[in-house]
Amino acid sequence: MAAAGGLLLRAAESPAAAAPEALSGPRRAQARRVSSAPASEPSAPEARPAAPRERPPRRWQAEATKRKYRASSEAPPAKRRNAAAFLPAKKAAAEEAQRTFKGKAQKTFSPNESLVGVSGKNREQKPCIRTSSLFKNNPEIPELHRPVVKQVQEQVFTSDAFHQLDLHPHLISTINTVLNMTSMTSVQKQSIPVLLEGRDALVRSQTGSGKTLAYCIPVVQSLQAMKSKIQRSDGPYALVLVPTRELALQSFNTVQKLLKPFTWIVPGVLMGGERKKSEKARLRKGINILISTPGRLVDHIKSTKNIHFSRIRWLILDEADRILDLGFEKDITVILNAVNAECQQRQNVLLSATLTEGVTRLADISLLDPVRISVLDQHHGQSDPERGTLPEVPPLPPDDELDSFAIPGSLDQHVTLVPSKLKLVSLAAFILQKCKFEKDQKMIIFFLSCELVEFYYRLFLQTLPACSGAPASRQPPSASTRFKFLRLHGTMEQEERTAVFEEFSHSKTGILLCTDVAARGLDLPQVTWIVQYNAPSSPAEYIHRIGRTARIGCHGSSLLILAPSEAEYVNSLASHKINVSEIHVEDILSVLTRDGCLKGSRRGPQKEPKEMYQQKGRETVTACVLCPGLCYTLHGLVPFNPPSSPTRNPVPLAPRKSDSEPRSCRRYLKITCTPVRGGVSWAKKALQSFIRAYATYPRELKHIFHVRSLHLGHVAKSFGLRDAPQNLGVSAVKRRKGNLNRPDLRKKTRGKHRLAEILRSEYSSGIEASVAKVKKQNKHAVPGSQPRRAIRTGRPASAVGKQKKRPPCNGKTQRD
Ligand SMILES: Nc1ncnc2c1ncn2[C@@H]1O[C@H](COP(=O)(O)OP(=O)(O)OP(=O)(O)O)[C@@H](O)[C@H]1O
Repeated sequence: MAAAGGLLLRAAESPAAAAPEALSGPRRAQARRVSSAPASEPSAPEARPAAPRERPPRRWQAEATKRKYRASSEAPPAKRRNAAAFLPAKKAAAEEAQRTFKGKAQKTFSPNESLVGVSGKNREQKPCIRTSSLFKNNPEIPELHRPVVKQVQEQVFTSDAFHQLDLHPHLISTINTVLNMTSMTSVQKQSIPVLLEGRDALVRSQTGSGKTLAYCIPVVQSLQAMKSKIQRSDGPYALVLVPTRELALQSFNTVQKLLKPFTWIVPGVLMGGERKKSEKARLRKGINILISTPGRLVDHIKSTKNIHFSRIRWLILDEADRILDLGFEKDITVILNAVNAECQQRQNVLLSATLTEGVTRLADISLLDPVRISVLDQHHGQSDPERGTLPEVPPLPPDDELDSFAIPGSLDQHVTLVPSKLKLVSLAAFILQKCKFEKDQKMIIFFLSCELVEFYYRLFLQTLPACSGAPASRQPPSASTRFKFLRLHGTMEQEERTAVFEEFSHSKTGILLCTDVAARGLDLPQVTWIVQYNAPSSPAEYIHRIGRTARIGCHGSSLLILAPSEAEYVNSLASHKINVSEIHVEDILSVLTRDGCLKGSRRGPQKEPKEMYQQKGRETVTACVLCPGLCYTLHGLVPFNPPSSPTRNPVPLAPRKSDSEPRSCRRYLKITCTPVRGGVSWAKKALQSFIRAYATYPRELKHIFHVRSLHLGHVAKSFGLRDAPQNLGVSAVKRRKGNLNRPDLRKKTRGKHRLAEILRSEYSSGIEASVAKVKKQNKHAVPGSQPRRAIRTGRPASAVGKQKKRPPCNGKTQRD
């Protein structure tokens, strides 16, 4: 069954490919220059809304182009110091291109056509201004002609109160007083009566719409009302499966609150990371509502004698599309086999914001006469509690409706196209813009892999807080909370993961760097921005990532950062009725010229021309990016070691006369932070991890995210490396796989299986080693002795799988 789930889910995602012609020809490079950004500097450090910028008229662009070409031939930039810099632009560009993978190299611009460069006029007037290499030879940014689609909307709240439902009065008062809720959300209004009638259900409603209570309330109501009072020793009556440990903990907390008046019903959570011995002890004593991640439950099924499912009345799969996906295939098969072997009669509930066609068809086969609840489509499957009628099972909604996802109406979605070289600095500038100049910002930033999270976390932790204007060690308390960096990913110790989750949940501000481990189900209050530094692997994951903000009617925003070569992803989103508006990279970078320190000290008593000042901003950016792990802040550059031994013996900083006096190693650069040791090796590791993860985008997105379209030299700069280290090609990464620390990546996996393995590592129970041992022991057991079964029917999964053919494994990915 699970196999079928994975299969069908993939089929549902395949239409993502969209018409490439929607992206039209090149945008003229000069239209995107920083010099054309804000005409006047803001005098106060106020928040400037990152709104789409008006474009200068075309005639102006033509004029500017002429001026630029004339100026560049007459007055070369002063930065051309080393031999390489003296190479003619074309030759330099060709050399850059040679460093890309074999195959289709990205088109690059010569320095004169630099994306975000010094305007021709400025060069004429100020030939001494240096232009950072970060702003040169960048690929052309395409004009983003995104198709405007009508987004699917849902109404979050209803006017109906919980007391209108037929619930135990103590349960109602707990909802009102402990949870502080009075009126139901739309999904709760539709689901609770249906589930109380004993029906199987498929529930789909937007992120943050209250699906957890939609299943928890009926479970608690039904269990407390059982004629023979539940005993702890009876074991589980309800089994709730969720994909991540944090979500397990969160659901457990909700159930625990609802159970306050019903003390004889015992909830429990199994989530890995905890000592197995203590979980075993709790299982032995008895858990009536069991919440678990699939991996951990499988481990207990295989190794704990005291676990049994003979009294199961409820099986709930929260984030069902994720759980039935390939990553959990084996685990879910083991669990369903174990449950079906002991009990056949129960209610099954599947919930998600992205129940795709695949999962719905799977449910059609495996659930008994299920009710499909979709808030989108309120007349479908709606019960009428007053008349006491059960809803009719509605026909399947049309495919395009199933593949388009509802997005909270109060969520503003943005996309920005950023050349790889400028990606790091753009992210830093965005964080600075939000957290320095705006109040009460709480941000989640998603990355492709654990290593990327670690790298950017350490980097930002050591550098960005220094940008609050005070020396790093003497941050005012407000600055330290605004720039509070946290990280969450699958290879962290569980204790730390839980602590981070709790801390970020209860904090009003802060920046959480994470992998997709935080994408599903987590209810982190007051998150204002979701940033996707790397694009997600599917539109469904996009929905879940952005769904961490704008929850339960609150306002929120999201920013997706794409490389120019990835612009077509916007069309892929549009095919799922997802609308994004564009923010220009210059608008993000312009914050650096608004920075108080730059303003106060750089321009000095004799005011420099504004252009010079802006250019310094760009150079400051350059400094921050080009010296990995040693010395960067957005304000300046610390002297660093010669390239031969860049990290081992950092040059000690010259003593300062006083704390308030900045050291300066260049005329206009300030020093505000201490060196970061080991930076280069982190950066290289993170870059390798990025390339590996980039190679695992699913086949249907390969035409957008292909490793061959990466310019390694440019990508390296987004990790603060001057150049791409040698032998960084995918084949080299594969060769070095034996040295990796992550056992899951050491396995020989192919194509989609490899992706699945990586995903599994993000959602893992933390006990792979012991599972692997059990696997080894069972290796010679009779294969298929326990046939795979569907959720309810007990039909072998192989039979279910015949509904749709599994697409062939993508061998290409592995070759890359
Ligand atoms: N009836 C209600 N009134 C007010 N707040 C509610 C109500 N129901 C749920 N909430 C709150 O809404 C928030 C989101 O709920 P929940 O996490 O269940 O959403 P969800 O639909 O499961 O989201 P996701 O799809 O991301 O998992 C929670 O903080 C919850 O306490």
